[in-house]
Amino acid sequence: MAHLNETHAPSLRSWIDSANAHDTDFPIQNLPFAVFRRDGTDEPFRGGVAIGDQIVDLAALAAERPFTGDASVALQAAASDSLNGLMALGPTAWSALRLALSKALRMQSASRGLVEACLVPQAAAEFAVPARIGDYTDFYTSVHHATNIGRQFRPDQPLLPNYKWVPIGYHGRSSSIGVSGLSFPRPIGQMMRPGAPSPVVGPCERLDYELELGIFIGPGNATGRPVSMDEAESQVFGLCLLNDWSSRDVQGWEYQPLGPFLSKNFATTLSPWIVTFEALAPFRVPFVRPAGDPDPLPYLDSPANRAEGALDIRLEVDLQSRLMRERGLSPQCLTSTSYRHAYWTPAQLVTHHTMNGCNLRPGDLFGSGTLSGPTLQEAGALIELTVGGQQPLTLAGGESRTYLVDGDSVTLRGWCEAPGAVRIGLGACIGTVLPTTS
Ligand SMILES: O=C(O)/C=C/C(=O)CC(=O)CC(=O)O
Ligand SMILES: [Ca+2]
Ligand SMILES: [Mg+2]
Repeated sequence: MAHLNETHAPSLRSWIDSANAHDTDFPIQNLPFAVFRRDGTDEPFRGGVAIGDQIVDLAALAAERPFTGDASVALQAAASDSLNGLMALGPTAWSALRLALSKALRMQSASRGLVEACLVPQAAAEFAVPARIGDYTDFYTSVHHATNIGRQFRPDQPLLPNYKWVPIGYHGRSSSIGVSGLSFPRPIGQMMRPGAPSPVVGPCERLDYELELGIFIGPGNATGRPVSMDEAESQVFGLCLLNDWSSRDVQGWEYQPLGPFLSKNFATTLSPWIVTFEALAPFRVPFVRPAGDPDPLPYLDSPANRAEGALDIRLEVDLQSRLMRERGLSPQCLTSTSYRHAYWTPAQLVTHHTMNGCNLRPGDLFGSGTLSGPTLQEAGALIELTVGGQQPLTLAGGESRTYLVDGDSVTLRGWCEAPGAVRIGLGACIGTVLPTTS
């Protein structure tokens, strides 16, 4: 595979023992970025890289000026309280920093002593949203999600005829994007109950999650300068987990004709770690469309995209209710799927978003859209799993669920495995629903 280099070598091991455990999300082949500080302090937030159960504090490391050239410039940028500066630098600088960190963290590294002084245990850290997100666009890249949810909202025509030709998205809101671990109150909204003569206002009754990936944009493009498929991946800094919490009752009433509005802008949760696109290279897979579906239009097509434009990122959703927590019951897995089923690749999303000259800026965020796989067990939202609330799920401990109940915690997880590669993970994205505040 063209994108593999020495930082992906399965034989690499770190002098940090926890990074060599077979089930760690953060082996030396991963090296994802976050913004963090020591929990409970008023230290400044700064960039960090995960290695095993530790964080390399990039501000502390940058103060030692251990690297030269592009790696040094990238390290100084990553020391800041947001990763926008690092994202702006582009793939050559990202790769140089990754290689320098990989060398510093390997067995027999000459800089072990220096890096050891910059470690903070992950268990002692709190995280921030890793970039100042100027604009957030949520896509709709799972044809299975589009079909399943379409059945609820538009039984006559679940999959609209544009779906297979144009990547559909809506402009989301960045102000309410938070980082894993946050709780949020059940939103209030305006809803039209079935058969009612007029809408009601009150706490949302059909609160849902959406299993998504977040895609952070790198250098961006000038207004009026579309990004071609050949250039598109150099715009992708990395991926994280994203939960697009959704009020289905508000959505069903408000979404026509301009799309979701208040049903989706009250909370969006990200996992703290951004796994770089470079780290994901061993997990690329061919982009394939079901037989009989149209090929993408030429501006959304390229040989490289066909060969390896998709990513096999395994994804899981766990739910734990308040009762389950109180009884010591573990979170229950509701869904397992993979990003490989997506109908559009990250490169196609970048190219489509910029085809009209729209400019992307460093730190902009795309949501992949809800990532449902082909079977119902792979559905990325409760509206699909419970068939619009008609078929409740039974939780461990006997509770039944159609939509989320106050006290429910939802955890998204992601990881990658492939023959001949070391497993890497995206960590977790956790959020908890609180009662409505009045
Ligand atoms: O089919 C619809 O009308 C809307 C679907 C969505 O929930 C929008 C959305 O957030 C896109 C997605 O997550 O795939
Ligand atoms: Ca969504
Ligand atoms: Mg949202």
